[in-house]
Amino acid sequence: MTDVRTVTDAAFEDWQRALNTGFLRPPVMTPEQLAARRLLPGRRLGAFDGDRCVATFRSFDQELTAVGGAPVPADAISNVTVSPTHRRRGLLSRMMRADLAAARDRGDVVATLIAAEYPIYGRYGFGPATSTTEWTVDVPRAGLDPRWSGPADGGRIDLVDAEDVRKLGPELHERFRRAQPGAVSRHELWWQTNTGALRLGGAWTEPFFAVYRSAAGEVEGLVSYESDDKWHGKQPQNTADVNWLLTTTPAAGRALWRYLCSIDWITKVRSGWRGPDDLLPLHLPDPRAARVTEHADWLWVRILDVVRALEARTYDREGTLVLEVVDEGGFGGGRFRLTASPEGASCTPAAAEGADLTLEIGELARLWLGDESALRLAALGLVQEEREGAARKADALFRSPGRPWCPDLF
Ligand SMILES: CC(=O)SCCNC(=O)CCNC(=O)[C@H](O)C(C)(C)COP(=O)(O)OP(=O)(O)OC[C@H]1O[C@@H](n2cnc3c(N)ncnc32)[C@H](O)[C@@H]1OP(=O)(O)O
Repeated sequence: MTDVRTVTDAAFEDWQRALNTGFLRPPVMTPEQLAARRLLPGRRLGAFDGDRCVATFRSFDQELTAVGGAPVPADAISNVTVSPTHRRRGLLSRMMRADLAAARDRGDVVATLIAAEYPIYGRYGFGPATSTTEWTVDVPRAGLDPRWSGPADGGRIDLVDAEDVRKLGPELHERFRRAQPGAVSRHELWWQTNTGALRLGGAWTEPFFAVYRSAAGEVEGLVSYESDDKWHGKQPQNTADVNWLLTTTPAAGRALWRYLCSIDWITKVRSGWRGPDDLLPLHLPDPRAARVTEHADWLWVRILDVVRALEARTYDREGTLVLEVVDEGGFGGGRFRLTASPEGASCTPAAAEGADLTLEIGELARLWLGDESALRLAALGLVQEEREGAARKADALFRSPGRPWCPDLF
């Protein structure tokens, strides 16, 4: 019998070996890499067959920004693996059930994860609630004035070192994520591992870092990017690969994208994982120079507490909706009346009322973060209209003007 249990300190190295195996990475790590990995926060579950770890699961405390900016407590799930020798015997299901039940008992409103593959997590009540887009800009086609020499709005761009990023980044990110639905809180280790101060494994290449400051001297944007060294004969053909770019104002976005597209020798800019409504293409005189090179689901959300989730977000309009929420996992199902207005919302059990819409908990997560449309889900047969016009009414309440975005991979 394979035993699922909390991972002790003594079992950590074995657990890490199983994790690397599941992710098809070299199974053995150096003592330094192991020491760094031990620092990662959270609760580690493992499945053990005899004394060998054959499955891994880690979850940690996080905040997810709801529509309107409220942070909701989330159970972030990561490092999910089952060794190929033990696949399809229900080990993931056992670990997931244990973790979600504990999260619900702790009072987390949602669970979150970034899915390695689309078909895995819907069965546990998760829905794809944000998406991500990557563009590749063909710089010579973009029509930009080649004489550009920095922002003309009084702001400035400076190259900075990793140490500066560790000082400036956390506060900038806090401002960013509190204003961006779908964004998540970051542990301070994020800044260490993404600036080379803490090496979790693999090779580290020092990137370039640039900061945008407004005319008033406020830090409003930071970017990390790398470049290859590619020439075609005597023609430079370098690509700037954006690792991450964070901004808190439109001016910072304008300045930093323009900067990246104006670096001498750079003929391509790869944007990295952006929100699907990022303005990058529209910053270019010829937006067609920015080609979508990837578009996919990103953050998956599992609502654990329907009442608190629906009350945590804001609504731009007034309306009521009775939702029949189906939750086979047994955490968040039932019939609820949502009464919403720009002043606030209340959500109450409504077992005796007729439902407007019937939907599974995973589909509710997609609507909750404001991105998906109930009309589209109804057309797909994923939302059932119990009253005519209910899907349109739900869209008027739930959909938000800016799309949710989670820039983090965790
Ligand atoms: C948040 C993250 O960490 S994402 C990373 C996820 N990890 C990986 O992708 C690493 C490689 N894959 C694996 O380690 C494993 O295959 C896992 C973790 C995805 C699945 O583990 P398993 O123990 O095999 O899953 P388990 O046996 O509990 O399966 C439960 C159900 O999900 C289905 N399932 C599991 N994995 C997949 C998949 N990749 N695609 C489609 N269905 C899947 C099973 O068929 C089963 O279906 P059923 O309930 O209808 O019988």
